[in-house]
Amino acid sequence: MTTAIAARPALSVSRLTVNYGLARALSDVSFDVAQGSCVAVLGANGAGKTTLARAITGLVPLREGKVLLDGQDITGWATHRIARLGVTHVPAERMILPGLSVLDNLRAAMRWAVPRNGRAAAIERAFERFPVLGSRAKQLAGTLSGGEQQMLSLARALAVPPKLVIADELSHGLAPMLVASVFEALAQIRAQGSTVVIIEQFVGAALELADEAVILRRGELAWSGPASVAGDQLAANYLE
Ligand SMILES: Nc1ncnc2c1ncn2[C@@H]1O[C@H](COP(=O)(O)OP(=O)(O)OP(=O)(O)O)[C@@H](O)[C@H]1O
Repeated sequence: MTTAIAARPALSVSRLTVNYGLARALSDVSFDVAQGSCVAVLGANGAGKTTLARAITGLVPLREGKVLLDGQDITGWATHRIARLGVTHVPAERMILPGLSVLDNLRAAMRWAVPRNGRAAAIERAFERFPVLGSRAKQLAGTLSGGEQQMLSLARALAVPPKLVIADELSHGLAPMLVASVFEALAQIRAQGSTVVIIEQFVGAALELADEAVILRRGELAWSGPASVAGDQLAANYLE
């Protein structure tokens, strides 16, 4: 007989509390994310979703609480150390090098983490994932449209498969076709074993991809549970 051993969560946050000055933005938020799964973090404007992402990645100091990655306590670590563990935070703001071509942007993202002989294949994968970039490989990144720049930013973040990717409102301002590409890319990266935390206003698409959902309301955890039933919880918890 085999005994089921509960796998250690990829990410575990407990009692996270964050203040901006005197204002409390997150209060006592706890949840786990299983290895290789996808959790959707939902909530109205100002509910604390981005603050949660920033707290996990060390961009804002915690007032209280703990963050464990694969069981390792990373509370209070600097962002670059957390990034080195394979945690990628992709904010909606674009992280590209505008003076370089699309191709060179991807090369630069891989420079430290992908061995020289693996880069051509990795770039090919990126272009398969985002065909819109493949057709503009030589174009300067700064001359891409806003949506294309967002795609490039995501392609750069996924060029080296992350252990944990936090996708923060990536669909913001994108045309529906590009939104579909974003979700498709996140589904692929998860199929390859990455754990995904998806922060979204595009609730329907996020819940389709996610296994679990977390709903924040005014900085507090209002509800958490299976994504399949989260839709019913939203109306109540989006009310201010
Ligand atoms: N740097 C800051 N200084 C002061 N208050 C902040 C700061 N950043 C965020 N806040 C406040 O903290 C609260 C949570 O903001 P946060 O950006 O985490 O919300 P959100 O759920 O991501 O919202 P949205 O969906 O509108 O992006 C808000 O009331 C916001 O005004």
